[in-house]
Amino acid sequence: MELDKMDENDWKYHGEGNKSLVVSHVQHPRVLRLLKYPAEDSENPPQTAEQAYRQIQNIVDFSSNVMSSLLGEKFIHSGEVVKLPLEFVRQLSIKVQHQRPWRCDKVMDIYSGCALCLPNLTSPALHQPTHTPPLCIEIKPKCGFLPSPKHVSKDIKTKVCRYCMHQHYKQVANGKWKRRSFYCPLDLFSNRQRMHFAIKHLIEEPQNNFKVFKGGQCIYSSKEGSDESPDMNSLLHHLRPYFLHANNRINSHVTSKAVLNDFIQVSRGLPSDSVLFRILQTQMLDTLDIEGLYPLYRQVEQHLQDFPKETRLQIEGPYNEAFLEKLQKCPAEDDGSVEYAVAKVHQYRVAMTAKDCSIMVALVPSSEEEFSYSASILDLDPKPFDSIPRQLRLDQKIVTCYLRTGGALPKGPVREKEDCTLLFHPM
Ligand SMILES: O=P(O)(O)O[C@@H]1[C@@H](OP(=O)(O)O)[C@H](OP(=O)(O)O)[C@H](O)[C@H](OP(=O)(O)O)[C@H]1OP(=O)(O)O
Ligand SMILES: Nc1ncnc2c1ncn2[C@@H]1O[C@H](COP(=O)(O)OP(=O)(O)OP(=O)(O)O)[C@@H](O)[C@H]1O
Repeated sequence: MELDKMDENDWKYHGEGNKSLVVSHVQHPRVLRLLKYPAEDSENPPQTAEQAYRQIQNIVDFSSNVMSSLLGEKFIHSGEVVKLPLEFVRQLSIKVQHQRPWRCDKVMDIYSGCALCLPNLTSPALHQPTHTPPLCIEIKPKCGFLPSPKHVSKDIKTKVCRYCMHQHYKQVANGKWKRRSFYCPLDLFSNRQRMHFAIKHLIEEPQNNFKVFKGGQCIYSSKEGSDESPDMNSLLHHLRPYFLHANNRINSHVTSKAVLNDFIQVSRGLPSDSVLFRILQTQMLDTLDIEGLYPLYRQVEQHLQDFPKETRLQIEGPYNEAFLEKLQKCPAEDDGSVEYAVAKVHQYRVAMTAKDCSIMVALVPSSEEEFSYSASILDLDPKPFDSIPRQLRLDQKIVTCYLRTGGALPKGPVREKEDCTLLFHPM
């Protein structure tokens, strides 16, 4: 990429989350991920260009030195920080502003000129110039295990997973999504039958957990706050050419049900013993639950107040091998030392990242009924140390809301048995 010849017309809006906006190159398989700030800070950026550069470099270091070692190098693309011409960034921001479908309460950072340059995972390199472009499925799986009863104050946390309880809170308390998702992460991280069940539910109500891209374009996703369901017919229309050989035909026509079924079954190729397994293992570094971790967070916080110049503990980085070693060599028992507390906090933060990352599975048609696969993991940013108190408050709100409503929502269907430990589901 020639940084002195950047032209906003070569880039288009690709997507965004809570803290970054992504644009893709119209010809080359790469994206730029730019920081976002609350709109009220747009005139007055909350950090300097040097701090923004450091923040993005921290993301690269955390991904390449810490997460990559825990999740497996082959799934990770950490990218590199780039310093872009400010005029290009300003023009780009104007260009993409009217293409942004949602989340406009935040604006793109136009002051630092810093961005993260990454391969475009929705236009995989293994794409052969065939007639059928690659399909990419993005899944944000969230937390796939239940906490141990030893550390939690409410028994319900050992039966209903955080995602399923959070669904109630999102609808009852903040109306973020209009319909309930019946997806359960414990299904996805389970046997094949439950995995298919999970994907079926993700298709029915994707929220921010499921997207489908075709040839680099997003063809299926939810829109936050919208009353409308995503267009399943349009998805089927896009998928049909990939599943012409589906089993269930009526007068040689492949039924919609068969297309959808084959699409769900494609998940047999999700390398559950590798990418999902590695994510789950990393999530499980949260051994104490937020309730058990919080006193250790307070211990570290107190230590930092007593020794404000202390950098040895690497609370906000640098995210290097020494950081990784600290969390991997955590003593088995709490010996009361600040080293133990810090190691548990580091483990918890790494687990938080693994609970919030996404998987991109690229499916490239290779022959009539076969696909070749590649899986990548994205959004591996470090979670700030001071987000831990917010985690505790959110956990309490979610559990209280769930217990208050008795697991039932004011409207809409109720799952027969609200227990995430249920092992088999009727398809
Ligand atoms: O706390 P959670 O589980 O709601 O996760 C947040 C996500 O919400 P959701 O997946 O919709 O429930 C949230 O996603 P959305 O903004 O809801 O799409 C973010 O990923 C947030 O991370 P960050 O603050 O941007 O680093 C996430 O916050 P962290 O908890 O990872 O800090
Ligand atoms: N390397 C990539 N290739 C293709 N698409 C990408 C890439 N990185 C991000 N995206 C797309 O952009 C979207 C937003 O990116 P990302 O999840 O990193 O944002 P975020 O603000 O960190 O999200 P969150 O809300 O989880 O904090 C992703 O959901 C994905 O669809």
